[in-house]
Amino acid sequence: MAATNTSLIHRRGLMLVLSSPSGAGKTTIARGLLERDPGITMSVSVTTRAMRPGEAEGLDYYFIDQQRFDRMAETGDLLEHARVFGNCYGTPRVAVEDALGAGRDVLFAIDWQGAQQLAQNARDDLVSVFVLPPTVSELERRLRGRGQDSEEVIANRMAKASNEISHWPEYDYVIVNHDVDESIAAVESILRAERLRRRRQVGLPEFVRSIQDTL
Ligand SMILES: Nc1nc2c(ncn2[C@@H]2O[C@H](COP(=O)(O)OP(=O)(O)O)[C@@H](O)[C@H]2O)c(=O)[nH]1
Ligand SMILES: Nc1ncnc2c1ncn2[C@@H]1O[C@H](COP(=O)(O)OP(=O)(O)O)[C@@H](O)[C@H]1O
Repeated sequence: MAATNTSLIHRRGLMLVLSSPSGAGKTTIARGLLERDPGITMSVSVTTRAMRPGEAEGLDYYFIDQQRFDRMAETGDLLEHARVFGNCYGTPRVAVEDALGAGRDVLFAIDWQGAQQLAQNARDDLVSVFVLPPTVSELERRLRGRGQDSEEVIANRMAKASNEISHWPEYDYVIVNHDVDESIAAVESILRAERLRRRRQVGLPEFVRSIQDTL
């Protein structure tokens, strides 16, 4: 008769993707989740776009030039990459693989193109959440309220919002971001439930067998 042992169970890290039209609040929700949950790590993307006031290198993005971006894309250093609003964005591969390998979950704030690429390569490890704004006027108010983009940039983002939103049916979960705290709590619940999925619990058959052996 074997003693039961919960240490037989290890969890496979998951990839939690947040996408939304620009300004709907995915970065704010991501920050809130990171503060509340020590088990999840943010994937910091590389981008060729200019740094906004208040952003920090290595925290919000790694700001790199086009030549370096192209080289990373060519050599396979990016897990996924896409052109968004005329700039290039990509997810550095090594940081994600290291975190997942260590059993940590990884959070991504990326667009639908990136979510599709992750789904193609690792559907079982992916949990995707689409964040909608409550109204179009509120979306515009939030973009403006951020106070970091020119009128031209804001107009461009509003013009592209419809296309981004059209991808909502490709996501596992959809939330309407009325209240930040409620939205963070909703994503926390999703994360908590997804961590318990049977396929993510490596060693579960051995654990169950050890219980059955002692019965
Ligand atoms: N595919 C992909 N999209 C990204 C990545 N990083 C950011 N994005 C997306 O690029 C778009 C523009 O991001 P950003 O310039 O920070 O503007 P914001 O969304 O208005 O804060 C957003 O839709 C992001 O989700 C990435 O690594 N890969
Ligand atoms: N639920 C909300 N209610 C009011 N303002 C919000 C809400 N969520 C986000 N914001 C604000 O809207 C602006 C855009 O949010 P942000 O997280 O940068 O969006 P995104 O990353 O999707 O572009 C920020 O100024 C943020 O503080």
